[in-house]
Amino acid sequence: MSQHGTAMDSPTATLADPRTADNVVYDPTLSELREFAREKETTTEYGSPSYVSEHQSRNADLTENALDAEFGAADYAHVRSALDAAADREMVCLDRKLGRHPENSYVCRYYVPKEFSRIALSWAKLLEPAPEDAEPDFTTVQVPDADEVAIRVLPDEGFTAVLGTDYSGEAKKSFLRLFMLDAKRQGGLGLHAGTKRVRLESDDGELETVGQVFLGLSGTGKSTLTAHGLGLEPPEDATMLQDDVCALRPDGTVAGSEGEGLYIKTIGLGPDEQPAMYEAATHESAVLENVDVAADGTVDFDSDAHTSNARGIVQREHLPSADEDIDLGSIDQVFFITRNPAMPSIAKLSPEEAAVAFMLGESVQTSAGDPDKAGEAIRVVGTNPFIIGSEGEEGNRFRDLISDLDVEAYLLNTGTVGGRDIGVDDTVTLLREVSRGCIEWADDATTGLTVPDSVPELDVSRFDVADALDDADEQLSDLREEREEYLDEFDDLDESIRSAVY
Ligand SMILES: Nc1ncnc2c1ncn2[C@@H]1O[C@H](COP(=O)(O)OP(=O)(O)O)[C@@H](O)[C@H]1O
Ligand SMILES: C=C(OP(=O)(O)O)C(=O)O
Repeated sequence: MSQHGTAMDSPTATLADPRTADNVVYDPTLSELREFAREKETTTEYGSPSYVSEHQSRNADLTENALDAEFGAADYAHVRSALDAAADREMVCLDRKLGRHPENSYVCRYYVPKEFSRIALSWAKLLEPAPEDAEPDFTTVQVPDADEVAIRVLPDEGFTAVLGTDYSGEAKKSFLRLFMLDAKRQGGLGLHAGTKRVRLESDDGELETVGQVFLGLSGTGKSTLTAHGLGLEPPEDATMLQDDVCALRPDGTVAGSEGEGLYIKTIGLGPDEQPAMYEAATHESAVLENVDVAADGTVDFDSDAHTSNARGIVQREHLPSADEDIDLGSIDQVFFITRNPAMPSIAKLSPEEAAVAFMLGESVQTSAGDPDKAGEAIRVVGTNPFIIGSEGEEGNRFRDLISDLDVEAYLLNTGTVGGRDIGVDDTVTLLREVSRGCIEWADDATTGLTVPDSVPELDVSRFDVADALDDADEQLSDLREEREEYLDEFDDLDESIRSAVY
């Protein structure tokens, strides 16, 4: 710490080389990590390890970064205590590679006390091996048994201290947060979004690619829709490239982040609704966290005995819907998933309206988020709780990018219109026909949005907002007012976006 007690030398420079440090087991194998964590494992009926953690979700409210908050002595003391642990305690340290695109690829170094090797195991299974002898771009030190919960991010140093929590999502997101910031610094934008590549046969028999990006809050259908094959028959297909975080580049490429695994929610996972995900989660290569697993290894994905935020790390190679690629060559369409019952099943958005959708990041809380708040309206800019820097500027950047790149933008309601349920099959039909460009659009006087007039193989009139809601005009006018007030919070947001509120 400096003499003023408010700054510090580059934290990573103070860390010893983990390859030679006496207190560090450097780059252990996955089986060694599992062995180190043996005592905490319940082996499932599939042969995979399962663990229960003390903290079972992220501590967003105890997370601060040094660009958006002015760090004081207490913040630097947290950083220092993480560094001290890395220097003194018996640690494991691993390097992994985040992202494959040459401009969006980072060596990530993770330290955790050896007794918490299970967290390192989960994290390591998400990412690809790092090139040998590479120096880290980002470093995280996690000390789960620290007295106080605190996550402190030094973005310019690429350093994160995770204290007092043993949730492995904190390790994962510590690196993704910095991945997204760097995408923004390169003139693009980091997105909390899934990507999908759809290949369709054109009239002349050529295969044409449609690149899709899905943004949506937890539990609204991002994974379901990103991974769905859309009922296409070969040579046509639809595959998932990335399910959580990606980098939209100014040239329209969407760079993926996690090359090896997915951190999925497992509550209610079953072979009928999500066969591909179920197959991957019941493979011996998966790691289960906070899933109800009996002493004899019997797994109950329906039980929320530990938490409804039960998780699994599943391997892409065992997930039939996952493509080998994680980078999408070009973004053609972006979808904002919502569950607002006053919104149509799908609407086509102008770039300004798309930026409004981005800023609203609007949905209804599902039980996969905070079970106590299920049903309440929630708004998170970009559906991304990991933004560093001005949120309004992200909205402006988003509008500029999709306008420059000529991206089609859509709002997708995966809940109900009024009380009328929009099923997975309905949404999949809409997605398939949007990909093919086979939907006829018309202006809707009630919502002011551009909605389908006709969709092949779907009676879309069922989702007419005016028809489905008793008091559509009143509800929409209240909603608009509420949204306007919310957008007023963002000083940096362009007026043209503010006035495109729907
Ligand atoms: N129209 C719909 N589109 C997508 N998912 C839907 C729809 N209707 C119901 N669902 C259900 O909602 C849940 C969405 O979960 P998931 O895809 O894991 O969400 P996320 O990835 O956004 O956290 C799934 O159980 C899915 O079956
Ligand atoms: C790891 C997390 O992110 P996500 O829900 O996007 O998987 C989390 O928020 O706990």
